[in-house]
Amino acid sequence: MNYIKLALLGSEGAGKSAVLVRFLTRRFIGEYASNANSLYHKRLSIDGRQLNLEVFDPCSQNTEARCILEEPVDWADGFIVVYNISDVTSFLNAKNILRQIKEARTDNYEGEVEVPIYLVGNKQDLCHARQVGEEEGRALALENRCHFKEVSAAENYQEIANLFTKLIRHVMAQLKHRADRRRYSGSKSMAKLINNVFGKRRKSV
Ligand SMILES: Nc1nc2c(ncn2[C@@H]2O[C@H](COP(=O)(O)OP(=O)(O)OP(=O)(O)O)[C@@H](O)[C@H]2O)c(=O)[nH]1
Repeated sequence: MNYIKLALLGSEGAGKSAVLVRFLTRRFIGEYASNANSLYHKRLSIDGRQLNLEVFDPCSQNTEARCILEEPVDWADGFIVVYNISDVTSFLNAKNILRQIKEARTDNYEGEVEVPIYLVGNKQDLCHARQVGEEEGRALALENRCHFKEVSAAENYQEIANLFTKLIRHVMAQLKHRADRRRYSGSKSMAKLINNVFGKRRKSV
């Protein structure tokens, strides 16, 4: 069984819970309790593999909002950063969140650690009140090497399901890559050890 942990981040009211609830239940509920952090669990199957998905939806209305990134940024295997296309402040905040994720996930010794991220411009149904162009969203995603999609949690299930699936696939590939690297460096150091011990002996025979 694969365990995948995702975190949704974004400004208050950007629609994080709406996006997540759409994915989990296929429904748009409209109003969501938003005074507590929530951790959702879902079992699903992708490409024939059973997955245990955990999604962290932090509350951004209390004081914890200020340290919103501290916990999920280390905990999560992948991120969905949500902004509201009719609210430019939420877009600037998303930009800030992407920068913070990068800073937190950069290993000082080994360089940047690639972490799968989806930048999501929500409330596409409010395009008459649009304050952020689709191209601006795409450019920000490109700059930060993440996926990008504009969606409407209010109107569309399929696009949201697709983006979760794509992100989960990317996370699975990333986790496998990291495990392979660990295994490879483990076997390399074992080979070195064997060589150190037996290599020297062989010389003296
Ligand atoms: N028109 C429209 N409204 C939406 C959409 N998604 C969410 N909303 C509305 O936006 C408001 C905020 O949505 P939430 O999902 O609670 O936003 P959030 O980011 O989880 O907010 P916090 O929990 O306060 O951080 C609610 O009134 C939703 O009904 C959308 O796609 N279109």
